[in-house]
Amino acid sequence: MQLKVLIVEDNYINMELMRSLIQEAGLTPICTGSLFEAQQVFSNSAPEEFLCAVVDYCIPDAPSGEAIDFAIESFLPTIVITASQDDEVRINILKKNIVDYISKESNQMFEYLTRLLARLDKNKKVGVLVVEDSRIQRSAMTSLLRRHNFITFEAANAEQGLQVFKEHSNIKLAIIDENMPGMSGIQMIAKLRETYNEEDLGIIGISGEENTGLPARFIRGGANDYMHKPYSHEEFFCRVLQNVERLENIETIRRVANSDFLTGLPNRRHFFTQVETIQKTEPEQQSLAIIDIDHFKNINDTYGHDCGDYALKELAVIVADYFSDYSAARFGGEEFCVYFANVEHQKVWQVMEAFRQTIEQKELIFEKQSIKCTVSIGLTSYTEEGINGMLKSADKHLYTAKNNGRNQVVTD
Ligand SMILES: Nc1nc2c(ncn2[C@@H]2O[C@H](COP(=O)(O)OP(=O)(O)OP(=O)(O)O)[C@@H](O)[C@H]2O)c(=O)[nH]1
Repeated sequence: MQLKVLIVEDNYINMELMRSLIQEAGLTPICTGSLFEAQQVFSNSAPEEFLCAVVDYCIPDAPSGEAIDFAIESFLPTIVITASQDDEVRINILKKNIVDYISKESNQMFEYLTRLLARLDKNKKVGVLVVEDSRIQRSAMTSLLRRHNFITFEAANAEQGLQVFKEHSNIKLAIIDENMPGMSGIQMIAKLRETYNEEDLGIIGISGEENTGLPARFIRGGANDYMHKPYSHEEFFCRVLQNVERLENIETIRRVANSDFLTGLPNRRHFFTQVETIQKTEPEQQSLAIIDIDHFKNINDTYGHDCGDYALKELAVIVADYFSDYSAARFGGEEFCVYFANVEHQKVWQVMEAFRQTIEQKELIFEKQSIKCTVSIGLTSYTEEGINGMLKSADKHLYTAKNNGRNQVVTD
């Protein structure tokens, strides 16, 4: 179901701009020009249908933020937009349980709104742990985080915090206070960094101590950022969002570096990393198969290179599906590779033979033309010389399969 965004705004131009950026974000804008209209529309809907509300601070029938109160009381994460530069208005807005406020004077308004909307959806999968011995301060932070749809966890001391980490794998960010009974925040960070590196977990250190050396101690000790108490809501959100986005950017770079650009399958480099990790567990049985499309050059020559690309992508979908329990990759060109750990060799042979038959029977349709193709497979369970020995052995069998007429599995 496409989530809705309730807009309450009387300015037509702003409304239209927001309508289009919300649509571009894959969401459904519900546009209302007054508080009355918003109440009417909302009374016929369920809050779960909405991702959030974007509300103008001042509209004719709600000149002092009354529409914000309505949205918050309706359990909608609420983003406020305002043309007011008045500091009192800003403080007034920030007192309310809003997600954030955006000034209409900034030409970055629409860009920031797009970013916020995307975050509200993504944050639903991001866990944030707050480790703070003061219950009031802990609750204040988790309540701010919940407004942004984060999954929140709390711990009253470092030992509890480490335990929460063991139980939840979705924690991407930890906010850790320095002064707690027992282990200090910096000591806890040192412990965490033994297991989680900076690419997998963001850490923000916090403290109310007037110690100018503390931020550097936190950062040197493995934190990514530092916040001094008391902090403003704006600073809190800026730092949290920046740290979460940093991790997501790393994740994107990692994904791009590890996958084949045409098919999206893991690439050769990632395949070796995966196999290396599995081999550390000393599997009792290992097998490796190289799959090569037969006469692929003919497909390119007969139907064109685009058709060749299409065939590779279609085959990659089948490879990903067939070998989802094992490690499969596009090795380059028209070659795929699959590694099996702790699977009986006879079972591996059956899986590869079934795969060969599936491809043989598959009909690919490219620009209304029917294309058939077959694959030759070299399969080995020879493990004497590690992964390179396995590849050499499988390649030798593949060569035999090609020489024996193709469309077959050849094994040890
Ligand atoms: N469309 C497309 N073609 C590719 C890609 N990578 C490699 N190829 C083509 O794959 C073909 C491989 O040809 P060959 O190595 O002669 O092998 P083959 O025609 O499959 O014949 P056999 O392997 O002997 O059955 C070449 O024409 C390459 O240009 C790609 O990403 N896209």
